[in-house]
Amino acid sequence: VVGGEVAKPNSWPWQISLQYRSGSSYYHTCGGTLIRAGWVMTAAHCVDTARTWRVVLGDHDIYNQEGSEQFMSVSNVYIHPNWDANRLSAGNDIALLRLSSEATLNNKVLPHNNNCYISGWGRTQTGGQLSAQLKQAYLPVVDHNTCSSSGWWGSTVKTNMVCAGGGNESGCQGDSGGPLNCSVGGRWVVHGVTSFVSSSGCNAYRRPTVFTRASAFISWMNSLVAKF
Ligand SMILES: C[C@H](NC(=O)[C@H](CCCC[NH3+])NC(=O)C(F)(F)F)C(=O)Nc1ccc(C(F)(F)F)cc1
Repeated sequence: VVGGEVAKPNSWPWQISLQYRSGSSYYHTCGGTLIRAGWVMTAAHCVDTARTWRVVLGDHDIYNQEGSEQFMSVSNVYIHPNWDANRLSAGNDIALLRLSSEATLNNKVLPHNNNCYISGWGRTQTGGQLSAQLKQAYLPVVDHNTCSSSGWWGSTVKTNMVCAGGGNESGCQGDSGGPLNCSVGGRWVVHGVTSFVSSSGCNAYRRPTVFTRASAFISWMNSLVAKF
């Protein structure tokens, strides 16, 4: 996350760290959202390579054990059937991970809203390092008409995406897959899955952070979650 501040520990309890194994260690690569006891929602581009994954719940500092962490292994990866790694702008950048055992949490995904925060351990500036501690930044939603206009993202942004930010604050590499947390009627809902930023810089002018619009994929997610 570029800008914003370090989050209060565990204030985004559905935020997970998706980590891959290399040798005898695990490394943070993406965020995600715990949407059911045994299911995590993340970005397809995070998991379209064959790796050994683990999901860390209740984390704050990804480099230190604070006692609140739960380390879960992943039994299945379900990438959206229309995801194409060579066509990021086509969208469908969403995947579900089935955990090998169940955790406990609840949260919801709902329609459009404005008062949103991105959370994640991603780079704290373009080309910078991951954040050790979970960060958050206020990213107001940019309506589709503005976000898809010339001078902004143009036709790269589709209606099954959500734009948020566009100022000095943004997501950045390592925030992928994590949630766009929006306050609706006094409750937090996960409105988006962090998908992409401009290749010319994370907080580029008039290139808001782009999220997969979770509400556009509810039926696909329900069809999977209900089946297993
Ligand atoms: C460096 C920048 N990285 C990103 O945006 C990566 C996703 C990369 C997926 C492909 N490996 N996502 C992030 O950094 C995220 F944390 F913000 F989500 C990028 O590639 N941006 C980008 C590339 C292509 C397009 C476009 F669709 F227009 F072709 C738009 C943005």
